[in-house]
Amino acid sequence: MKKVKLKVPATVANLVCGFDILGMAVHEPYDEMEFRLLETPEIIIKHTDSFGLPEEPSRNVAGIVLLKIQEYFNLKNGFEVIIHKHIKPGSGLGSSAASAAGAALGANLLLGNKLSKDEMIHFAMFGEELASGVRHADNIAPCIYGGITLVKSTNPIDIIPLNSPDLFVTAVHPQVEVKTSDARQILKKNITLKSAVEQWGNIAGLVAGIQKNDFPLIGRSLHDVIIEPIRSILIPKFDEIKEKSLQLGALGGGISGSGPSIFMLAEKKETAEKISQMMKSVYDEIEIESLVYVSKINPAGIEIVEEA
Ligand SMILES: Nc1ncnc2c1ncn2[C@@H]1O[C@H](COP(=O)(O)OP(=O)(O)O)[C@@H](O)[C@H]1O
Ligand SMILES: N[C@@H](CCOP(=O)(O)O)C(=O)O
Repeated sequence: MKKVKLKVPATVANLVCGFDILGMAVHEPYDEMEFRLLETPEIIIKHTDSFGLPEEPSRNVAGIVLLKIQEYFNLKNGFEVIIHKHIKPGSGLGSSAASAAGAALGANLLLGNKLSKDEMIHFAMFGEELASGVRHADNIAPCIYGGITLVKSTNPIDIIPLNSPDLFVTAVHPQVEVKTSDARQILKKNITLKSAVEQWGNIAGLVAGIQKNDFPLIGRSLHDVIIEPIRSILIPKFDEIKEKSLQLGALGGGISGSGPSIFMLAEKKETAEKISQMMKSVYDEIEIESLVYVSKINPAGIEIVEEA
């Protein structure tokens, strides 16, 4: 194979209470990535979007992953990647993870499937390290595995793919940028035993709810007493959007990844659409532009669109 085109989905990391360990792939938005195996050892990154991301391989999330794979296999070949990015960087919708996971899968396909899923995650984490300073896998794992994943450990890599409940996901991205690296620096380094116990209960309840398709249990477990109280301060109208979404029938939700996007889960499309209208009008009222997505949990993760 010489060429491959991928559709790489956005991801919602943390799922409210599972900081750095839970994440899910959604259908919208997504990036497109086109890969070509080169006879020469260069890594060429081209962006067709207007986000102004660096194209120098060592400064681009996709580029660093390809450099690490090239080094590991001692390759004489290089790669050309054309990235059509639709997931805005700094959105909290896994923009950096999409490029990192897409690069790992694209290279693996061109090299004849030499890497396992967990090895791809290992390489993709170099991309997350470049973007946020930390090798977290909660966005990458659902891209590679699809659906909802639990990162039991990153060293050694131990990923547990979970069930994909048939739920709608509404996400709003207010146009204020929150870099993951900044949103991590404001977090407290220590937590009390009381809040840890509360959080463990929520995480365990959420995983049980996901596995049993128990939607009320999912709703009761979508609470975060550790991260949300700190990060939500950076997100305009966070409390209002959460409260109004619950009134409209959302099961629950919260900050998507490190923010500023907010996501909500709902059983019915009608509810998800009402929530999306409400989210848009809350931001219109305060003259903050916003992008709203009504989507579903994506059980497949990255999709191969074309191979040649
Ligand atoms: N291919 C890429 N895609 C997205 N972000 C990239 C890419 N290459 C480098 N970056 C950098 O990564 C950071 C965005 O990552 P992050 O803050 O984690 O956003 P998100 O929450 O959307 O993933 C920005 O500083 C951006 O310049
Ligand atoms: N667990 C990470 C997830 C970051 O997700 P992103 O979509 O904002 O990159 C964190 O919460 O910092």
